[in-house]
Amino acid sequence: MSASPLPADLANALVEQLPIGIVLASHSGTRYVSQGLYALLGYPAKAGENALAPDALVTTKSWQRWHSAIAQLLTGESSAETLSLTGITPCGDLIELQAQLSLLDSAGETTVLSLIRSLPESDLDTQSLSRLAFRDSLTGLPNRALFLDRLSQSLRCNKRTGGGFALLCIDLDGFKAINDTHGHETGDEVLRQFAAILQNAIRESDSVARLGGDEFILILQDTDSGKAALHVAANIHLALLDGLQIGPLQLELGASIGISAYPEHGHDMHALIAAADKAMYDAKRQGKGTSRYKAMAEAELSKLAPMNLNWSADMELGVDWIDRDHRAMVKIVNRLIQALFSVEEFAFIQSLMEQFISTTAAHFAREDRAMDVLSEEDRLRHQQEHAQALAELQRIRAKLEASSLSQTIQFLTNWVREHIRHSDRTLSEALLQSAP
Ligand SMILES: Nc1nc2c(ncn2[C@@H]2O[C@H](COP(=O)(O)OP(=O)(O)OP(=O)(O)O)[C@@H](O)[C@H]2O)c(=O)[nH]1
Repeated sequence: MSASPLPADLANALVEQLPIGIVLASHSGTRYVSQGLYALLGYPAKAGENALAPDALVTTKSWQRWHSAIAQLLTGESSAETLSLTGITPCGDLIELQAQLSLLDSAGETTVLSLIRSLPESDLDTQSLSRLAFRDSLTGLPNRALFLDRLSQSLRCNKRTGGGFALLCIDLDGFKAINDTHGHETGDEVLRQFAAILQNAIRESDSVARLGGDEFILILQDTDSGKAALHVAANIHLALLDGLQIGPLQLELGASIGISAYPEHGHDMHALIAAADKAMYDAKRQGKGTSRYKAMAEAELSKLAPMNLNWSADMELGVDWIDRDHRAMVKIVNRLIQALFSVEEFAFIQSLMEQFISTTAAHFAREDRAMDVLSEEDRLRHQQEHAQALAELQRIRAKLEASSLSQTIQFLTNWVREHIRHSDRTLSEALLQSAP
């Protein structure tokens, strides 16, 4: 039987389904990347124009070796080559690949064919070694080396596509005290749980890494403005608001976040990291637990008057559950005060306000059930105060976007102080007197 050439559409379909990666490159750059390469690395079907280029699918070092081997074949310095490459999966895991490069003459243009396959099982030891070199052993997150590689890839990709991305530099607040008070093992578990919070806060195409100690960094892809980055930062703050449960311990944990964006705040790795780092230190200095989008001028920072609702001894009323409720309310007001001094997303401020209202409503409901100890007159007055306060808080929430945040906070601060010092003092005293 004489062999006739495969029809072009059948050949295309076959090539796309082969369980190996095929890349064609010529003097004019990469001409073709097969679906097989994306499938090897675990990417969903490539999305036309948006598909990642080969240099974003392997580590920077691998790309440098691959690129120069292609150049040598194109200039005739060699005619075939076998290379080891390290591929990157969408989750940031590294896979060892082998590429066989050879020359093709396609339609009169010299072309380099790279056939790429994953290494056989017997080479898995090398894979786990390279995984160790790029992973933080405590959290399993990418380490500084892999982060720098990803950042350099993001820069290359976005320079080519004209897109933008953001860096979030994150440092835990008061982490040393957790180690000192509860021990290093508890500290380690805090770091692991925080790593999981960060992983939950980002999309598959984003990256998270632990730089060392209590310092983490995120790369968020496809961010046209700081808005998406602020949204992710707000979600991290929200996830921390309830504290962490480490065995029997309930620990409070805050983080300071600095954000920089490409291309607004720099065109190279150094400038972008420095801007996010400076913004993070500014967030720390202004009171911790906040986010800051790019660095702020010193003069601007010094204008921010320190202000918060300090929990003082005279706010303790002696009834455990009432004091606990009040502390929770004070904590949310302080979080709103921090939000005032940083560039937080409105949605985050709104969710803090919702949380303040539901915490206050739950506190009122508990007090309503304990008011038997009051005289009829005091009970009516206290219940009326609750109804008025809830109506006022709902009114503030409804017009939150249009109002001045500083005035809203001033109102909440004064109201919480008055509430604790007057009406709840009377109720607490009556409860303490009636206690057996
Ligand atoms: N448990 C644990 N602790 C670590 C690890 N690596 C670093 N540390 C500790 O993390 C702490 C980090 O120090 P700082 O950043 O100054 O601590 P901080 O209390 O968060 O300070 P602020 O950022 O100013 O709030 C140090 O006490 C280190 O010993 C680790 O892998 N596990």
